[in-house]
Amino acid sequence: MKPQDIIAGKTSLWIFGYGSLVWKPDFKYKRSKVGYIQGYKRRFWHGDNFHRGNDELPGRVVTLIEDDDETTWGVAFEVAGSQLEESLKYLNVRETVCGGYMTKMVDFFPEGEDQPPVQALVYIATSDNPLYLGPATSEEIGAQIAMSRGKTGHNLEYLLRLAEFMRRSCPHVEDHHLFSIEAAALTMVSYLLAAQ
Ligand SMILES: N[C@@H](CCC(=O)N[C@@H](CS)C(=O)NCC(=O)O)C(=O)O
Repeated sequence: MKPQDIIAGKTSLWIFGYGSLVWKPDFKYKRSKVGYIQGYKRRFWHGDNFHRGNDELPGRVVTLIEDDDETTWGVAFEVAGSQLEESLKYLNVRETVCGGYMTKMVDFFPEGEDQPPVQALVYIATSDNPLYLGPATSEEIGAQIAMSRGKTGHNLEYLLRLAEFMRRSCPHVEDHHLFSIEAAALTMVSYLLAAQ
């Protein structure tokens, strides 16, 4: 969906972030809420040859994989009025043009609110995306992240800031995939430092 199609007739829109958006939205928004979406799991299975990697050594960033038994926690940002067009144009470049993500509408459940879910826009990279890398062991993913860097920064920062967000804002969530990759990446960093 093009940005103009997404905002057609809307005066406000919720945008759900589950990767770098949770700690670096970098767009204007009215308010944000921690919460979750159902039917998806977050996996470091998407490649990144721009922000956190390059063509020779792509970084690993997160995407969402459909799984009816899973939920993914993150942050939803409400953009309204004049923020709408500007935010979506920015995200279209950052997420779709540079990152290969496509857009989808999902139900977002704000934490602690016994309210019906709200519709939210989410950026997902599917397996038919040329940058998609797919499953690997935590050790393989951790090692790749420990050695990748792109135009926006090191892939390790991307991983550690997401882990920090989950510990701080979603302490009740045990995200084994995320934390096992974090442990593997930090172990690899210690080996690389010891080898110097
Ligand atoms: N769509 C996910 C993932 C977003 C994401 O990590 N996108 C990458 C593009 S490959 C990005 O914005 N990277 C910026 C950065 O690494 O600082 C989210 O909602 O957070």
